Amino acid sequence: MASKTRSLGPTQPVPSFVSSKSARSQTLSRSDVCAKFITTTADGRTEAITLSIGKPITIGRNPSLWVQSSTGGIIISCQDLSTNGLILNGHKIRKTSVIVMNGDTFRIPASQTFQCILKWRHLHEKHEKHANMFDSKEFMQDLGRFIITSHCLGSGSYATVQLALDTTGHQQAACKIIRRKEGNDLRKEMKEATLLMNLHHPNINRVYAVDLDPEFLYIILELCTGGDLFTYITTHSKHRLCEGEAKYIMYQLLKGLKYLHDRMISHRGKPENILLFSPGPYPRIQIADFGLARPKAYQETLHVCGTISYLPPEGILALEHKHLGYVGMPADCWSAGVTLFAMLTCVFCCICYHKNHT
Ligand SMILES: Nc1ncnc2c1ncn2[C@@H]1O[C@H](COP(=O)(O)OP(=O)(O)OP(=O)(O)O)[C@@H](O)[C@H]1O
Repeated sequence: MASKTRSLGPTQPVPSFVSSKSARSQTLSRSDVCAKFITTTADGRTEAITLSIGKPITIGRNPSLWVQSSTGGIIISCQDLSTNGLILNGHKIRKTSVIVMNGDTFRIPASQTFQCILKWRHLHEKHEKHANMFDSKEFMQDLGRFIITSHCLGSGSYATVQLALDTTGHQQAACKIIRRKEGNDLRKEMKEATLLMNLHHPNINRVYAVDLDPEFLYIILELCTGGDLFTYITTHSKHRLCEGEAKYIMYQLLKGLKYLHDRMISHRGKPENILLFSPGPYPRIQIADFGLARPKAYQETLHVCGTISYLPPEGILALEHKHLGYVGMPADCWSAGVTLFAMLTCVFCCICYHKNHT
């Protein structure tokens, strides 16, 4: 765990929150061009390589470019598979995956330089300002060793997640920004961060640092550049995963859940909260979003939460009968089973819950 970052001054700009509903209504089709990568050839001509959702491309000496459309917009990531690495905005990256923003340039050593022009800027950038990787002039917010950029990676009901840069570790990160409510108990607000800070597992999204100011709580997380599992399944060319890939993802999911359950923590998540560490087939996955996670999860709870489609029968019963409870850890196993079903069939159970008509 990194040392605690310094607090922000109240006068610093803060991001406006994006409604997940409005982001969801802007759906792109698989053939839509999301970005162009412009390069100048040896004879002085400019050429553009176009990139659309679900059709990754490999250019030059092996950097692969991927696009995922997620509920919060589009992520364009570049995965370096080469032996020499590539230069992103003047900084060398090697054997890793980074998120590419509008105006970024990347150079393949002894080959071409490409500039990224995003086609759907409103889906990439929810805010006016744009920040280049490691370009300190254009940062949006300074949080100790981290710079929070204006690039929105996604948003949910409670938080907006922005791309962040770790200026000492020279890597990208994700910053989850949660609006604080007046009069809220600080211990309650810090629940997700506190839970995550003590977890260290390759299949669990890691926390680097936590900070707060009077308005926001900031959780700096390990960056996942491959989007979420729900998007991965629904945009898959075969509309479902093959058994081998589903098995590999399920194995990692169960390993992560076992780690949590050994510590008596339940996640109460769904495929949208399972992130792909980097893009591509047979991805490494990470369990993320611990907003609904619960410690002492062997105890029955009367407080039902989570998405109904992933709740076990006893959870749905508990919704209707307030005196009934359910236990978090078996509920995680049930929702992992629903996730496996979704991976193999691309069918997402949609249960409409109406009080008095279950
Ligand atoms: N570590 C990460 N790396 C990359 N993107 C991330 C990361 N964490 C979150 N995101 C993106 O941000 C989105 C919102 O994050 P998250 O689900 O944690 O917010 P939330 O408000 O708690 O969501 P919910 O509505 O499910 O409670 C995710 O769906 C994902 O697209």
